[in-house]
Amino acid sequence: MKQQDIAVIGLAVMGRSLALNMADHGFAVAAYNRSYAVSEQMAKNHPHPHIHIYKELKDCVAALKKPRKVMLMVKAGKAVDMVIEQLVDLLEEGDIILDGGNSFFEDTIRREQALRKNGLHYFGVGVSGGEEGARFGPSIMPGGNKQAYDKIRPILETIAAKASDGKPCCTYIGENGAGHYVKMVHNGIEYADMQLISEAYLQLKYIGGYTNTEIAKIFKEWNAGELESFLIRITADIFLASDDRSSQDLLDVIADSAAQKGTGRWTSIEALKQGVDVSMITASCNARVMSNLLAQRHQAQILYPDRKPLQRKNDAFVETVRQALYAGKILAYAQGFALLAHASSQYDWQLALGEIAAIFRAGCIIQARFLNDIQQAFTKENPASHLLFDPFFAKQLQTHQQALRDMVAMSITQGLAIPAMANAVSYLDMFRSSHSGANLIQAQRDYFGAHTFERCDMSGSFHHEWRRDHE
Ligand SMILES: NC(=O)C1=CN([C@@H]2O[C@H](COP(=O)(O)OP(=O)(O)OC[C@H]3O[C@@H](n4cnc5c(N)ncnc54)[C@H](OP(=O)(O)O)[C@@H]3O)[C@@H](O)[C@H]2O)C=CC1
Ligand SMILES: O=C(CO)[C@H](O)[C@H](O)COP(=O)(O)O
Repeated sequence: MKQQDIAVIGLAVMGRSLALNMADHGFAVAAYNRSYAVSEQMAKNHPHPHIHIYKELKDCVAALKKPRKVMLMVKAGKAVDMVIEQLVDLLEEGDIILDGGNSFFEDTIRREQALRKNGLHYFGVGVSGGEEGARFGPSIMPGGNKQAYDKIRPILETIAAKASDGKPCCTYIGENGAGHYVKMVHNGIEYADMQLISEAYLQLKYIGGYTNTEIAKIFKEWNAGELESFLIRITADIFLASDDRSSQDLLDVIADSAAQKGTGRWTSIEALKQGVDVSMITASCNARVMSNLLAQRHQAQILYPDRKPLQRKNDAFVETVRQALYAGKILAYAQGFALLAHASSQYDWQLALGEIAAIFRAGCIIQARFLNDIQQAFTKENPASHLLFDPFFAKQLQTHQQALRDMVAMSITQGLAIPAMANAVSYLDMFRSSHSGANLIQAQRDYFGAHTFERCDMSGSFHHEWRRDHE
C-alpha cells in the first residue's frame, strides 16, 4: 500500500475536520482514534479516498513515510502525555510529533525538551477556526525546531486559510512553546471580543429596546464596515435563529450562563505573572464565572431589581454603540499584542507581531478586517512599541473613545453589566493618564511597611518617618 504522508490521532470534531482538509488537498492521511467506534463512524459518514483508518496505533504509525509526521488532535492535558508515551516506542530519530490541540504552553515546552532527548521533534501547533476552519482552512500557529519546520511546512501551509492577499494563515512562530502561547493569547482576545459583543447586545436590547430581528440587521450593517469580522458575522446569524422546540427565538431560550475550558484564564494568569495588563481578558473570564451563578443572580435580583429599559431607539444611539464596540475591540487586541510583545523577549522567541496579525486575518475565530491595520502597524520600519501609539490606532481611539465613555456611563447608570467595556475605559485612562495615584500608594507602603519610595526630583530610595508628624 502507498505510504501515508501524515497521521492524525484523535478523530473528534477537530481531528476529523483537519484529516478531511489534508485529504482534500491530496495528502495521504493515516487516521486513528482511541475508541474505534469513532473511527468507524468517520469512515461511514465521511469516506475519503485519501484517508486510511487504522484500528491499531502501531499500524497507523508504521504506514507513514519517513520522517514520520504524527499530528495529535486529542483532548488537551493528560491525554496528550498518554498518547506521546505510546508513540515514543513506535517512532525513531528525526520523526515529528505535532500537537494541534489547545495545550498549555508550559506543557509544550516540557514535552519538546523531553522528546528532544529521544531525537524526536515536537511542535506545539495552535489551530484556530473551530470545525469549519479545521475543515476548510484554519489559522495555524506552529512552534518548535526551526530546521524541522521545513518538513511540515508544505502540509500546514497548504491546509491553512488564505488571507485576501492569497498568503497562507500559517507562519513559523518560534521555538518550543511559542505556537501554543500565541494560540493561548488568541483565545484570550477571543474571550474579550465575545464579551464586548455581548455587552453591545445588552445595550441595544436593554437601553435601545431593539428586538433580536432588529439587532440582526444592525449587526449585518456593522459587518459591512470597520467592525467586519467572523464574530460579528456569526452573531448576526444567531439573532435570527428560531427554536425548533418552541415558537421563540433560539437565543431567548439559551441559558444565560457560559462555560470556559481554560485558555482565557491561562492568558490572564500568565499576564499577571508577566506584569502585563490584560484587564479586559480577565474581566471576560470573570464575566463567565459570574454568569454561572444563576441561582445567586436570581436571588440578588429581588434585592436589587433591574431598571426599566430606556427605549433609546434611534440611529444616533446605535452609532454610539458601534463606535464603543470598535474602540473596545481596539483596546482588547492591543492588550493581547502587548502581552505577546512582552513574552517575546521574556521567552526569547522573537515573535514577529506583524506576521502573527497577518495569520489572524482569516481562518481563525478572531479574524477581523482591522487585523490588516494591526499587521501594517507592526510591520512598519519603526513600529510603535504599543498598538495605541501607532498613528492609525491613535486616530481611531481619539475619534471613538467618547462613544465608549458614553456607553459605559449609560450602562452603569442603567445597571447593565459591561465589565469588558468598563475595563477598556479604565485601561485607556491608566495608559494615557499622567496621574495614576501611585504616589499615594508608595507613601502608604512606606508608612506601614518601610518599603521606601522613589522621588520625582532625585534618584534613589527614600524613607520617611510618617508617624513622627502625628506623635
Ligand atoms: N472544538 C474546537 O472548536 C477547538 C478545539 N481545539 C482543541 O483541539 C483538540 C481537539 O478538540 P476536539 O476535536 O474538540 O476534541 P476533544 O477536545 O473533545 O477531545 C476528544 C478527542 O480526544 C481523544 N482522547 C481523549 N482522551 C484520550 C486519551 N487518554 N488517549 C487518547 N485519546 C484521547 C478522544 O478519543 P476517544 O474518542 O477515544 O474518547 C477524542 O478523539 C483539543 O485540544 C481542543 O482544545 C482547538 C481549536 C478549536
Ligand atoms: O480554541 C478555540 C477557538 O479558537 C476553542 O473554540 C476554544 O476551546 C473555546 O474556548 P472556551 O471553550 O474556553 O470558550
